[in-house]
Amino acid sequence: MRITEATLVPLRLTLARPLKTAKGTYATRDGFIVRLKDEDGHVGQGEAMPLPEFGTESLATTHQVLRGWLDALQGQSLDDSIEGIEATLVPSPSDELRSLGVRIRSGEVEEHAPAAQHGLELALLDLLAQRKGVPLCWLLAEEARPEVLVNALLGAEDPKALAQEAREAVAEGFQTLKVKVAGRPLDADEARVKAVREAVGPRIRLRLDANGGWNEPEANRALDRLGWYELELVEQPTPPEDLQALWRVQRRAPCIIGADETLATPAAVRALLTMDLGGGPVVGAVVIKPMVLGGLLPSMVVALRAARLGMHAYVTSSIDGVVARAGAAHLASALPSGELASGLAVGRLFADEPLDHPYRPEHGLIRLRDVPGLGLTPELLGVP
Ligand SMILES: O=C(O)CCC(=O)c1ccccc1C(=O)O
Ligand SMILES: [Mg+2]
Repeated sequence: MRITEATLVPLRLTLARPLKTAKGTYATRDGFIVRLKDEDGHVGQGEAMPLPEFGTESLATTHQVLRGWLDALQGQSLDDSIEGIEATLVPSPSDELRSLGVRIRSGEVEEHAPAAQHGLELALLDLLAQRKGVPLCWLLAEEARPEVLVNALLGAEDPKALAQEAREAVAEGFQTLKVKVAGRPLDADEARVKAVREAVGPRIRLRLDANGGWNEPEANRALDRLGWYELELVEQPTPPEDLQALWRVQRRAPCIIGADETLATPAAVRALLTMDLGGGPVVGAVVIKPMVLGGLLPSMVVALRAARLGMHAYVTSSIDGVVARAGAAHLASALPSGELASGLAVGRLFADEPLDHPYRPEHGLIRLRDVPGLGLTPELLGVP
């Protein structure tokens, strides 16, 4: 494929109401749409929506890095294959790969820029899938599933309001609910979790996310108390850096522990996937955030290694836009197991989400259509 036009369009997302996590509160999100045109007139789209608190580069770095890469790509040709995309994106490709890609790095010190990498990779994958006339997920796995289960993310603070939100989500068809915990007294969190469980009954899956907000004794106390309410899993109960604490918490926890913020750096991902503390993997699940891991292809590698070690893997967005969530949905459909719901139902948190787009969850799942690439047009997204 020859890239005849490579453009960067700023994208600002506004949350309908600020989203509170133990890490901080988000009111807006800023990033870019990467748009690549090929010689046949196909347009591939990607999204770079950095979240520095989770290990990505800053917005300024995303901009600077992508600007350089897109300038280098303009007018160049790469092989019509996953290898061509890898050869272009990987910092130092092997000799046999190198000839398939385009050199986009100037050779000076390489920035860690996973959001920029995600944006360019997704645009290239979208373009490649369109050229081959297949849905993007087909590039990732032959056995991709057409449907992706998703969880509702509940946002209310007050137990009564939270219970009402839970009932509404279940009425819409969600079978998995996620509640943010920590950063408040355990009594308050227990009242919230209890209210949700009582509102939806025993069969709905309930997952919690502490965003690293408890220390180890607090996490153990919290799991002792909250485990009573039949939890599917708890994301990142303890601070991200301490793998041994996560391992210990998992050993006595009444449910799966998911490592999320722990995957913020390549070194930590390696440690998580190689460390042998005895008695199986460090934790029961890894949370795959493509924006943090630098794209769908690196995400696939992490998920497959995790699966080989006996860990679950599920995909979540980083509160990003439709294009990134579309890519994440294709990734989720290509993972070895689709049992655990993906965190991709965040569109309703935004004030400016396009009203009708093909990645809106219905009845608790996203259905992937049999159309080439991501199947998203710029018009549909309302970007110039
Ligand atoms: O999982 C979901 O439903 C949404 C994703 C989510 O909660 C999230 C969004 C932005 C930053 C961090 C997280 C997180 O899972 O910790
Ligand atoms: Mg999380």
